[in-house]
Amino acid sequence: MKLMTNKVTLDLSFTQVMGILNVTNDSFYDGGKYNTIANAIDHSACMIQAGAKIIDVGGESTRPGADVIDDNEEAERVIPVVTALVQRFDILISVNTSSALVIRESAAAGVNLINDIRSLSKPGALEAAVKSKLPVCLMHRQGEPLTMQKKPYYNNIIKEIKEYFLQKITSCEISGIKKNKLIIDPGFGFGKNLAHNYCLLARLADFHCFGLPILVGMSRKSMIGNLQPEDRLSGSIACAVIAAMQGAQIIRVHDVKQTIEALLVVKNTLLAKEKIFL
Ligand SMILES: Cn1c(SCC(=O)Nc2ccccc2)nc2c(=O)[nH]c(N)nc21
Repeated sequence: MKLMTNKVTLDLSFTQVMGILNVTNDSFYDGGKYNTIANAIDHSACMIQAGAKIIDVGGESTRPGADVIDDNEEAERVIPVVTALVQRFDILISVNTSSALVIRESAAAGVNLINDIRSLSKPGALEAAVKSKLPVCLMHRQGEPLTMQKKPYYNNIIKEIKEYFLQKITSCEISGIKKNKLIIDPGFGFGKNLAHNYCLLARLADFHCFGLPILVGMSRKSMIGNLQPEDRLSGSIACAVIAAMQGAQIIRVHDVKQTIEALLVVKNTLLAKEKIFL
């Protein structure tokens, strides 16, 4: 499986790593470390050096209960970083945004992938994504970041998220986004309690039914344990391995070096599994 973008074609026959670059000043885990361009470039260079094939630039903190920033402020944070990264690195740059303005300006700046936790549901976002001709990650979320963790409820979580993807894929195709430009993501932690998150992880392979790349983001999230985020590295690696063993094509992480090292073991295991011992 390959992902065609405006820059390179990403080989998805093995799990690829998407490195997280938060340019917010209150991002949940690395709040405010990378809010200067030089720091953003240095951190991206480290993640690329460690093997990340995508850098995900985000200006809106999606912490449960985070306050909402306006489009212009988000664009002021994100566009200069996207511009600098696009010019400097030849790997893929994705923009983590729900804003039509930021989608438009990021596309003009040469971004390669739209990563929208609201799946293009904000006004003008779908049209902006269609016009950009960029690949889009559609992520499932129940409720809004402010309220989603109150009392998430599903009658049958796998079935309901599949229905969500079907509806989103159809509306994207009707609007002119070809299916081979779509990525799907179950949205760990977005309107899911602990049991929901682990059901999704245990059944992740079910989502291959769409024939689309699966992106997952569990890195340092609370599903790993009620420690502090900086104490969730081993658990994050375990989540990455369990997802990759089920064929997840892209994993969104903070700790690129450690994840890449663990995914090499997964790659060798899956290759060995394919070998037919006569
Ligand atoms: C932008 N974005 C986010 S931000 C939330 C986060 O990292 N929280 C968090 C981070 C560290 C510690 C605790 C919580 N999660 C996803 C995801 O799962 N999939 C896709 N596609 N994009 C995503």
